[in-house]
Amino acid sequence: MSVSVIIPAYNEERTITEVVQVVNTSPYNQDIIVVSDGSMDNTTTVAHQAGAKVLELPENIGKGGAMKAGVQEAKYEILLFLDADLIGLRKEHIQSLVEPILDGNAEMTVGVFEKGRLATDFAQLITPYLSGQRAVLKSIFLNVSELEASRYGVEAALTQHFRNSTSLRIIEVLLPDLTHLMKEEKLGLVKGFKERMKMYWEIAKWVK
Ligand SMILES: O=c1ccn([C@@H]2O[C@H](COP(=O)(O)OP(=O)(O)O)[C@@H](O)[C@H]2O)c(=O)[nH]1
Ligand SMILES: O=C(O)[C@@H](COP(=O)(O)O)O[C@H]1O[C@H](CO)[C@@H](O)[C@H](O)[C@H]1O
Repeated sequence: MSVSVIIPAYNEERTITEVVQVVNTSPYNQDIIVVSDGSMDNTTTVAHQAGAKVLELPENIGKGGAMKAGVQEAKYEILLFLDADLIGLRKEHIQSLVEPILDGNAEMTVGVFEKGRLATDFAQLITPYLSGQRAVLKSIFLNVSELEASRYGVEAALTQHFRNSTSLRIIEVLLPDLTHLMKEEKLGLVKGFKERMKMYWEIAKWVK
């Protein structure tokens, strides 16, 4: 039962330690790879101190490219992607995401926040296919075209890849009491909102 955990992180020094520490408590044989996507803060140092292997990209290439770079270092066939800004992660969340893949019941799981915070629950209720929490088989992930170009469109591109195939199965799993920091909380209202609009634009290009 081996899992490669990939955590793309762009300036996430506030939250990355807790995420890595919780992943460390999960029952799998795992390699934990934090991909610091051109971070300008101490993400690399704190992730390393928390016990992750850190891949430090010299400049920011966007989430899709960061995930692919992490996958290229991954040892195992089952991949678990987690965002670096999660608040309230527990090992049970990790198990809920990984078990359906281990049991052969799906080729990808998508985690949906529940009872975390109203705003983040609501976002995932209406667009569960955007969630950054997911487990997937490496061979399938690497078949998705234009991962590098996708940036925040990566989850939409992945989901689309599954929808285009009759043989690939997705299972949605609920992740109780989990939330994440919203862009406005990380960057302030104005910059956060601008980044949100940019993200929606990047996603829109991959929703077909
Ligand atoms: O250029 C980027 C933008 C984001 N991220 C990471 O991707 C995850 C999801 O991004 P973000 O938190 O901005 O998305 P939100 O949850 O606000 O939609 C986080 O771990 C980010 O640090 C990244 O690696 N590169
Ligand atoms: O759920 C959403 O609408 C967005 C934005 O979340 P917030 O409004 O910042 O809580 O969050 C996700 O979307 C991105 C694109 O798919 C993912 O990369 C993030 O991991 C995910 O949190």
